[in-house]
Amino acid sequence: MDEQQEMKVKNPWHRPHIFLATTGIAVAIIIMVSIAVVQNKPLHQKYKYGIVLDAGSSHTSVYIYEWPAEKENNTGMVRQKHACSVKGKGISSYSKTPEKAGESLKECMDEAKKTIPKHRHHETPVYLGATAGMRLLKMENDVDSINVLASVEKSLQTYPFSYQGARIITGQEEGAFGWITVNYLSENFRKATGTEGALDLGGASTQITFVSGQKMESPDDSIDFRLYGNDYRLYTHSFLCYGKDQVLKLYLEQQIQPKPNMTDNIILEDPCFHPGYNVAKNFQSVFDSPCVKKFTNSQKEHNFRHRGIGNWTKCNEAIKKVFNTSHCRYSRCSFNDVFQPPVQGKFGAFSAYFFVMNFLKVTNYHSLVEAKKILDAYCTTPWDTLKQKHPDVKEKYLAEYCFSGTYIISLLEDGYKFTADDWKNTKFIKTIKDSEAGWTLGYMLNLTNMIPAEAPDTPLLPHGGYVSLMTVLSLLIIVCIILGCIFFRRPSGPAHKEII
Ligand SMILES: O=c1[nH]cnc2c1ncn2[C@@H]1O[C@H](COP(=O)(O)OP(=O)(O)O)[C@@H](O)[C@H]1O
Ligand SMILES: [Ca+2]
Repeated sequence: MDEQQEMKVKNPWHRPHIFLATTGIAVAIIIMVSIAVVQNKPLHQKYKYGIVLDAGSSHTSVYIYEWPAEKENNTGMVRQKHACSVKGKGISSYSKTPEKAGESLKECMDEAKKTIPKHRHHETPVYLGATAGMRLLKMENDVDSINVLASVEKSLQTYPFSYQGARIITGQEEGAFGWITVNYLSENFRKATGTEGALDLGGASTQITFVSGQKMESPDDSIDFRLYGNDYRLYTHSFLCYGKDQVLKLYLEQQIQPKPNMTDNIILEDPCFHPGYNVAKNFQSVFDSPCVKKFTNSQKEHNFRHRGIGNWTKCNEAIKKVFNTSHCRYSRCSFNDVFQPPVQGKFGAFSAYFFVMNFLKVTNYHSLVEAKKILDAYCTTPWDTLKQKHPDVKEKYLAEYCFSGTYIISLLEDGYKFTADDWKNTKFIKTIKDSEAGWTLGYMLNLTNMIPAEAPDTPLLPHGGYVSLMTVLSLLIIVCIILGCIFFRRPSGPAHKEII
């Protein structure tokens, strides 16, 4: 064998199959590395979690959110994994027994511990936001509200999560974060169709929030956001005492004229309650709220008889009186001297808007006139008939749907000046893609910086495509290696023979 021939034999690159296999492996590795760098993510999706407690005036809910760890800045990626309803009333009801406020959260927080994988506990943020019930308690008794917050804080700190604070959120935050939630879940931030307004009705306060191109005449009602590369100027206002439970107190207060020497013989004939409804109530329990100031303590010692007469027209007229429209210091007002630009666009109405309208089977497919007819019929239905028809519905809710439904229509029409067309553009919603509409998701997205001001770069491939391509290329490498081994070991051609 001459020298030239020996070199040819020893140099495996001169064999076409080895050359092909090696080139295949090299090309696959280069493509894999390049895509991995551009895509900038590992092959396996990992989930992260966040917990937000909505400490409302009537009750507390614990929401657990989850999102793919590598996609936290994309719109619509965070979703509700679990919700737990805390037993009992809202945390403000524990003003005289604050330690019970913290204890009340135990069951739902234990559930959160089970729901979230253990290795994620320490990095899972927990936020508690209290709304109008605590705003009212703070107005009434600052120390009581501090004690209740300290109690829930102490309880939340006993869990292995990353505790981020418990506070009373402002009405503007409640409105703005509700708007963010609705538009984030509907993926409106990146759509050309624009955003939709948010209407939240609670027990103690209510919020209206929408994008407005009009001049904002009161700075307190305006918030600017830059989200995913777009600028939004929001109008938002929260009306304390205009949630459906507190406004009922305002309404009842207007129906009863206080007398210097009140007795227990007062009978309230109420058009917003059903014929046959006849319940003895205590002034103290009905009017114990900073929203109601008419009665003195001695007057509150008495009882009164609450008797329904079921007359929707009169009910509607009486409810209108809770909105003071006699004075407006701006060019336009909703009510109570509050600035509001004309409403525009679509609206999503959630929380008690949904509970009430869903029960009454009023949707935006009904015109405003039809909605009023449905309510008229409901309000005139005798109390006994209703109780028989809905044995499973809480009596307090059942008795108040006539009032609440009429209030909702009046709030929209007389309060916010909704036209029949605006009504058609309003949807009553509970969830969007299985996540509940409310302020909690927007609150967490904001505090964890999960909504960027600028639109993030879109990855080269969708996740599915990325995983498939990586799998195919990995298989290709394996096949090339196997082929290479087979051919390298197999004796082939005269050159091989000569080596032996
Ligand atoms: O099934 C239901 N039917 C009618 N009303 C409901 C139902 N579930 C909750 N609600 C009401 O929704 C409202 C929720 O208010 P929340 O407790 O969030 O107060 P806040 O937002 O003013 O602090 C309360 O008035 C509560 O009674
Ligand atoms: Ca609420």
